[in-house]
This record gives sequence, structure tokens and C-alpha cells, in this order.
Amino acid sequence: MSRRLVLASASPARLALLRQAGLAPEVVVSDVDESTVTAPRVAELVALLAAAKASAVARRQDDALVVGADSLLEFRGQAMGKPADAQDARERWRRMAGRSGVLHTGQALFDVRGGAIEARDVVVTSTVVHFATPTAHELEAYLATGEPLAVAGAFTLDGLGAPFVRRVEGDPAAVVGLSLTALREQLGRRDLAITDLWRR
Ligand SMILES: Nc1nc2c(ncn2[C@@H]2O[C@H](COP(=O)(O)OP(=O)(O)OP(=O)(O)O)[C@@H](O)[C@H]2O)c(=O)[nH]1
Repeated sequence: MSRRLVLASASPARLALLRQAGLAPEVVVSDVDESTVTAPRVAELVALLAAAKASAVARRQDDALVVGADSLLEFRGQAMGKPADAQDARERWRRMAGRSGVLHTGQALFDVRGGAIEARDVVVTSTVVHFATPTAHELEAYLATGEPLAVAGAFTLDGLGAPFVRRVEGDPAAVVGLSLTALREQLGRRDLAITDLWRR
């Protein structure tokens, strides 16, 4: 039996991931103010933020599977989201170059039936990302594209930033924005097969 899938995210990357996996989610962006959520550890913070986003949207649904997510780069003990501006992104890259960080993605699946949230399933997928060392020329060119300003950690694995990531240890999809294998397991815990959600 197919169910209505709602993506509680403005992330174009998350929508693309789900569509490329054969799913056709509706997008309902949450209005969560992320600055109001805190946690002592980065992995806990992305879990709380993902759940907050999913909850804010699930409360407005009658019957849906609602997916919320949040990604942060943990680098030298700091949680790094999107850079504040180009200078912030430049300074981050100067510190990240040649080193590694951990990209934590929290994702929450809320199962709503009859207007009631029947289940909440939150998982965090953490992926070690090893950065290359862009030259000053490359870094300035990358910053000028604006891409690093729109993404957590100021890098992408699947975009213009790809040449500056040497390798990852873990789930690449989770770095982009959602772990599809974790989503399959979350659906399984609701006795749902991800293949049953493939668009007709
Ligand atoms: N394409 C791509 N996007 C990335 C990558 N790493 C992080 N991002 C994006 O960076 C953004 C992280 O910010 P979030 O606060 O989690 O999400 P958002 O884009 O603000 O959207 P919401 O879910 O509505 O909060 C997400 O859109 C991620 O998809 C990557 O390697 N590739």
C-alpha cells in the first residue's frame, strides 16, 4: 500500500536524492528556527533539528510519512553549518584543507495517521570526509560560484566542490543530505518497503 511522502526540507539536494531513488515527495518546508535548538554534541544536535523540522510539518498533516533532516560538519570539535559569508567560507577552507571532518546528518521519519503522529524514528548517519588542498586560485574560483555558502560545511560531494573531497568513509548520500539506506530501514520499522513508495 503506498503512502503519501512529505519532505520537510527546502534542500534541493535532499529532494533530488529522493527523486533519483524513485520517490515523489511533496515538499513542505518547516518554519523551525534552528538557532533555538542546542545540544552538547553535534550528532545530538542534528537529531534534534531533524526531529523538530519533521514535527513542525507532521503536526499539519492528516496522513503522511514526513521526513525531516539536518546536516552539520563537525570539525575540530565545532559544529559548522552554512558559512556566514565568503570570508567565513575562505577561513574554513584554509583550516579544513588537507584535514578531515565528520559530516553528521540527522533524519527523522514521522508516521502520521488520522491526524495523529503514530511513530517517530530518528537516526544519525556520520561520515568522515577527507578534504583535499585547493590552491588559492581554485579556492577563490570555488568561493566565487557561491555554492559553498549554501551548504553545511562549505563543501559539496556531488557539485563543484567534488574535486576538493579526496574520499569519504561512510554513506555518501548522507553527506549530500539524506541516507537512503537509513530511510529504507526507517520505513522497514514501520513495515513499509521503500519500493512500495516508488512513484507510479
Ligand atoms: N548538494 C549537496 N548539498 C549538501 C552537501 N553537504 C551539505 N549539503 C546541503 O547543505 C544543507 C545543510 O543545511 P540544513 O540546515 O541541513 O538544510 P537546509 O538546506 O537549510 O534545508 P532545511 O532542511 O529546510 O533546513 C542541506 O541543503 C544539504 O543538502 C553536499 O555534499 N552536496
